[in-house]
Amino acid sequence: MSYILQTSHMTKTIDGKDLVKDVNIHLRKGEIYGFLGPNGAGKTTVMKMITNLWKPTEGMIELFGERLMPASYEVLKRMGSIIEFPTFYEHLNGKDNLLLHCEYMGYYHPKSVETALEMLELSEAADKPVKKYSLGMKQRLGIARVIMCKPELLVLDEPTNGLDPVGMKKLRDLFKMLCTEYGISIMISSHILSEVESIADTIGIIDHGNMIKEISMKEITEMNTAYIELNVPDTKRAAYVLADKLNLENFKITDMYHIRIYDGRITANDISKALTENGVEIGGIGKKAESLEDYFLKITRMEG
Ligand SMILES: Nc1ncnc2c1ncn2[C@@H]1O[C@H](COP(=O)(O)OP(=O)(O)OP(=O)(O)O)[C@@H](O)[C@H]1O
Repeated sequence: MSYILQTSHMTKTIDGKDLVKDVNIHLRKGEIYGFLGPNGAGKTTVMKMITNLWKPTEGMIELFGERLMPASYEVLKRMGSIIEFPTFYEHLNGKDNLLLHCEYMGYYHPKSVETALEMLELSEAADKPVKKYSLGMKQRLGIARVIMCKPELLVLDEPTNGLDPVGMKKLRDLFKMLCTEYGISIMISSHILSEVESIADTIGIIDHGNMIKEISMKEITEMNTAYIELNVPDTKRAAYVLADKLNLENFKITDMYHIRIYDGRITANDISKALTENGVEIGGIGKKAESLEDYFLKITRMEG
């Protein structure tokens, strides 16, 4: 299997605390990898190590088939990244910021700056100083800057931060286009599943510094886990019946009135019978299919 980015047991420890531990990532050439996790899960930490900003305490990173070392300049040149917020020379205009970056990277391609500005809808603002840009415009300028030099791999830490839903959608379309038309592989982190589910080929899920799952979107769609949803006025009492009378373990109270039961062996009928026999009122019961977001929430919160 050809992976252009692969990490093995990547760990970062600061002051005796593991920020992330044993992270194994496998990113194939030409794919979009959605790196998902709640706030504080360790996404930025992982991306800082992949982009050589931080050195792993333990483990290994392989980029384009080469082991990443502090002096791996040539391999790193093939990657573009935005970690946390992009920074600019605020007093210079957008266009000059991009020109400076081309110079710094030794990349001279006629029209690359104009094309990148056009792609990110910044042509009109090109001559304005960056300090006058909104947060979303700066985010877009950051993306223009990284795509300008046509990297083979893009590593983007929450790239849609600060954008409105329309802006987010436009970026998703742009990422998809960069991947399919230019063959650029992309790793995007997010804490919102819906932001990556429509474009990602593979999803890596991290929580509390641990990689919980790495799975293709195709597999998630095929799994489409079914569950029984129970609506009851007293979830505590109902949970007691499920655990003690029916010996069920795999269920979750999702809010004040709802419980989800993930156990294919029990029927809705058996559950309502047991609840009624034990004096638990039932507002409703039914079989449902799990959405991708439910799947994500289940594996990040349940195992926490
Ligand atoms: N320089 C640091 N020193 C010590 N702890 C840190 C440092 N940077 C981050 N952390 C801690 O490491 C953990 C992971 O943080 P990280 O920023 O990687 O998470 P994240 O998934 O990117 O979250 P967010 O989306 O909120 O940025 C957090 O508990 C954070 O407080």
